[in-house]
Amino acid sequence: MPGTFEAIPNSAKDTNLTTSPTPATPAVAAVIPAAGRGVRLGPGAPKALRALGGVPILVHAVRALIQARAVSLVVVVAPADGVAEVRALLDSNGLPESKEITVVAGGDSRQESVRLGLAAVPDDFGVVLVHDAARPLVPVETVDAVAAAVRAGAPAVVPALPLADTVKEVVPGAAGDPEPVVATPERARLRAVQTPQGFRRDVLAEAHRTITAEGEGATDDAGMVEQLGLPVVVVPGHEEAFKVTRPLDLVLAEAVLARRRAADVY
Ligand SMILES: Nc1ccn([C@@H]2O[C@H](COP(=O)(O)OP(=O)(O)OP(=O)(O)O)[C@@H](O)[C@H]2O)c(=O)n1
Ligand SMILES: C[C@](O)(CO)[C@H](O)COP(=O)(O)O
Repeated sequence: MPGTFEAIPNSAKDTNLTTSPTPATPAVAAVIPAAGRGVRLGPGAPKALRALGGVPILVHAVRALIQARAVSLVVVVAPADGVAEVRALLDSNGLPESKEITVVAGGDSRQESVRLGLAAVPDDFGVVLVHDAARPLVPVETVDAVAAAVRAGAPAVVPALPLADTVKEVVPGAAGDPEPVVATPERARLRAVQTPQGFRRDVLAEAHRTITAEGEGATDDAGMVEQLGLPVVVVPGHEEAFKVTRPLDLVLAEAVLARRRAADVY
């Protein structure tokens, strides 16, 4: 893939970014935002700490990133009042000790949590992957593919899948009210975006330094890079990298995990 990515366009030249290519094999760190409450999953512990197959969702996500050969550091962003609890969970759940795991406190939005996690990545890491704790079953092949694409020269890489449903753009209304349809985007051009999203470290840092968002903040790091005017590319995602958001997602995750364990591939 080297050489297939566009150069950084003019609009990026007012930033702190360089246009030099990434070194041949820059070190890769993973930031795992895990500080959300999981409101859509329903009452209970913070989502990342809830059990999936008897193990906290977060532990599955950390394990998936640790298994990726390219990743040599994992930074977990814990709920601000849960750093010690998360540290203890990670230490007691049999994760391989071959790779360093740092735990830092998160913020009020996903965007803020990622920014705080990135701040804990030492300067000598040239590539950063950002992976939702809420995607515990991402296959290691997906992690490796994203890391490889960034190492090959892409400033920003997202795994994504084509959509199964047709999508309508609407004028949002109150819950339950009919909503007027504005447009039906051509489905073949749409992708549902997953994580880990991979970035040249300076690109992600610049995005988090300059892009501010109201309310819940940006829901997607790659979208912030797009706002900088930098190219973002999509690589194939994976059905099992789905996000545990609502109760039915947890049912599906339990089924996928049970199948993996029965096949002894976990
Ligand atoms: N302040 C926040 C909010 C979210 N996240 C993390 O961002 C990821 C994706 O967010 P989402 O699935 O929306 O998780 P929650 O915010 O926990 O869910 P909800 O919106 O239902 O409360 C999750 O791993 C979550 O822990 C975070 O680190 N800090
Ligand atoms: C980053 C993400 O997982 C890509 O699909 C998603 O945007 C996170 O959104 P959420 O609202 O925080 O779940």
